[in-house]
Amino acid sequence: MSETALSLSGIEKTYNRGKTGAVHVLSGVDLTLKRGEVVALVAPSGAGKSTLLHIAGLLDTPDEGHVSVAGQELTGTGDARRTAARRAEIGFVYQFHHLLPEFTAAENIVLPQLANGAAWAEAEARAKELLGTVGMDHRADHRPSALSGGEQQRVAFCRALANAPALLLADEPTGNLDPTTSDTVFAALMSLVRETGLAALIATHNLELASRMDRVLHLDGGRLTERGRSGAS
Ligand SMILES: Nc1ncnc2c1ncn2[C@@H]1O[C@H](COP(=O)(O)OP(=O)(O)OP(=O)(O)O)[C@@H](O)[C@H]1O
Repeated sequence: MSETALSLSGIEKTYNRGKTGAVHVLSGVDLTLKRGEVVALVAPSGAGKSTLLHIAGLLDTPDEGHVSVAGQELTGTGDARRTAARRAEIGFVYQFHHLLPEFTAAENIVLPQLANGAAWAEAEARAKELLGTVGMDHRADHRPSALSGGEQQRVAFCRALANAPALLLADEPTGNLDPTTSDTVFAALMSLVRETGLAALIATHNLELASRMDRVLHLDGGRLTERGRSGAS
């Protein structure tokens, strides 16, 4: 098992916006995330945070540079390999939970495992174990509409980790929650990360939350910097 969950090197990305010209969003971005690390990504609006998360998550491709996930070099590979790597090695969490409303909390965590080839009983046992880690075992049979915002988000974390990925990418995962709930949800996320040993890259505008992570990266002017360090790797 590779200790490096994500490696980005020399990433360049420019969008061509027709008459308004090109916008150079990422400029020579290097980033290495090791398993067990929780890293904050802080960026002003429009700085390219989503672009970076999409490239790291194999949803978009850079113009230049290399992307490797869990030790697999994925630069220039076809869609099938990228989709397989994404399904097995990457979990996503967004500001809104996007749980399927017609399924229970446990079923929402079972479904991605079935898509990845697991048997129902095995998938259900893992769903319950993950829910237990975030203090939600008593809510396993509730539908999302019967859960609070913080509870829904804790289920979304469990779903993202259902297939035991190497990497979790989160975009403002507590951005929609009040400060107390945000703290509970963040603590749950940290428990899951510590329990599973994955790497997490968490975009946030909350500087207090960022300061509690292992490292804080700033994205601005197309470049990634780490406070007190000259590069981001
Ligand atoms: N498909 C696209 N075509 C053209 N320009 C784009 C495209 N996607 C993003 N951009 C531009 O690239 C820049 C970075 O966008 P991105 O969505 O990555 O920013 P962001 O940091 O996630 O912003 P926010 O925090 O406001 O969501 C912005 O100027 C945006 O307008």
